[in-house]
Amino acid sequence: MNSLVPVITIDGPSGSGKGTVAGLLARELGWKLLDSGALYRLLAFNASNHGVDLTNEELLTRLAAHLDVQFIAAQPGKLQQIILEGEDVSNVIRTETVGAGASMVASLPAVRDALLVRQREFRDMPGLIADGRDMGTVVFPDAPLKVFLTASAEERARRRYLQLKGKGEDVSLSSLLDEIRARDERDTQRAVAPLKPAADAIQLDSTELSIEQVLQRIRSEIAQRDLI
Ligand SMILES: Nc1ncnc2c1ncn2[C@@H]1O[C@H](COP(=O)(O)OP(=O)(O)OP(=O)(O)O)[C@@H](O)[C@H]1O
Ligand SMILES: Nc1ccn([C@H]2C[C@H](O)[C@@H](COP(=O)(O)O)O2)c(=O)n1
Repeated sequence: MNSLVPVITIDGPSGSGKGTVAGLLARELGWKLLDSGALYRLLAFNASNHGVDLTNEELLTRLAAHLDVQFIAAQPGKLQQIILEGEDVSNVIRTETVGAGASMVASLPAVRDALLVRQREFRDMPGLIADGRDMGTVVFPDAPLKVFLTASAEERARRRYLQLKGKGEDVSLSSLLDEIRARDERDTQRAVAPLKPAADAIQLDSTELSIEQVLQRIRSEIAQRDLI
């Protein structure tokens, strides 16, 4: 582990705003970005494409070790692109169905082990913003700043509803709330690397905060630690 490279971890439940805040912060600081949830989503998506059952730990672990994936960093005016086996899958891996599949494969210990090294390889100068569920507890336990971002399940479902409606999808608020609760249950109750705050994480409840207010809080933590 290259402990000379600073890492800021942002963990939390689905829809709490981790990805949004991590992306904005990485751009602002000019740091690298790890969207670890995308790796679990890619695995679930790839497994379905190859007819691999989402409970088959042995085959999933082999797939995880050989995922042919490329992350193309965001550029001004262009979002990050994710290329799987030569195909741009940036959007198709974002559905709630793929998210639920990701949550299933993520409960398998050998799969998590197979993705661990891959995640640590993202640690590179001048720094890394890592977003996920176990960034502060397992993947980068030595990170100098760990944020645990939460929001009520109702607010997270409301945000997801607006996000998906904005993309023209036909969704129902109550089924999104059910899906978020089910995913919370799976992510927090699994035996290995469950979603929980690291002992040294700062906890931020964004239910009543705007994205800019969340960023302000994190900027002030960065300043207190002289990270830049
Ligand atoms: N503080 C906030 N106030 C209002 N909307 C927000 C806030 N934070 C995030 N959002 C919106 O909520 C939606 C979900 O945010 P985001 O995708 O960043 O969550 P996430 O925690 O990364 O979820 P997942 O783990 O499922 O990928 C987005 O549309 C985002 O713009
Ligand atoms: N570090 C991580 C990241 C993600 N997961 C699992 C749990 C989530 O339900 C699923 C999808 O993540 P998302 O893209 O919604 O952030 O992947 C995990 O276990 N550990």
